[in-house]
Parts: sequence; structure tokens; C-alpha cells
Amino acid sequence: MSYEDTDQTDETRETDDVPAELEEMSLDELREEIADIDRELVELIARRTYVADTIAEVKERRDLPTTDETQEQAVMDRAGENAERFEVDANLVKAIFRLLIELNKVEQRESR
Ligand SMILES: C=C(O[C@@H]1C=C(C(=O)O)C=C[C@H]1O)C(=O)O
Repeated sequence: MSYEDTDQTDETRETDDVPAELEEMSLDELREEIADIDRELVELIARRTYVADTIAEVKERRDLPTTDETQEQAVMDRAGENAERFEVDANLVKAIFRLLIELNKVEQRESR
């Protein structure tokens, strides 16, 4: 799925690349849209970090190691699949997820 999966025909679009509703927005409106998305991204990162902190507490209680390579591979595979589904660069998305995983592990180790 991508932003192009709408019921618009090519004739109703300004160009082949950009949906008509985005074309019609002013630069300021488009930047507001970006600001909203950026806030949502940070909110999602905060949620992910919060859940990972809870996982870290469970691991500590069960005397399990911080790093779980099998789980990390599953996260990376899922990131790649989702990137393909939404037609964004899989390597870029995977690099972002590698960073998120490393941030969580640093935090998990510091809280032990
Ligand atoms: C959050 C976890 O701990 C670590 C961090 C992970 C992540 O941020 O996705 C994945 C695996 C672990 O190395 C987990 O085990 O699920």
C-alpha cells in the first residue's frame, strides 16, 4: 500500500508522482503536515521505548540477557517487509530500526 493507492485516476492528478490533495496545499500547509508527522513519529518512538523498558524489567526479573538477537532479526525483517509494502527504501528504514534497537539496548543496560 502507498499514498498512490487511492481511487484517483491519473487524469485527476497534477503529476504522476504527487497526489492532487498534496499538490493543492501551500508550502506552509505542507510544512505543517510535516510538523504533525514529526510529532507523531516522536510519540511513536516514545511509546516503543516505554514498551522496551517494560521488556527490560521482565528480563531483569527472569535473569535474561538484554540482547535478544533472534528478536532483533524479526524486528529487522518486519521493517524490511513494511518498507516494501509502503514503497520506501528498505535499507533506509532498516538503518532507522537498527538505531532504535541500539538506543533501547543502551538504555536497558544503563538501568541494570
Ligand atoms: C526490546 C527488546 O530488547 C532488545 C531490543 C530490541 C528492540 O528494540 O526491538 C529487540 C531485541 C533486544 O535485543 C526485546 O527483547 O524485545
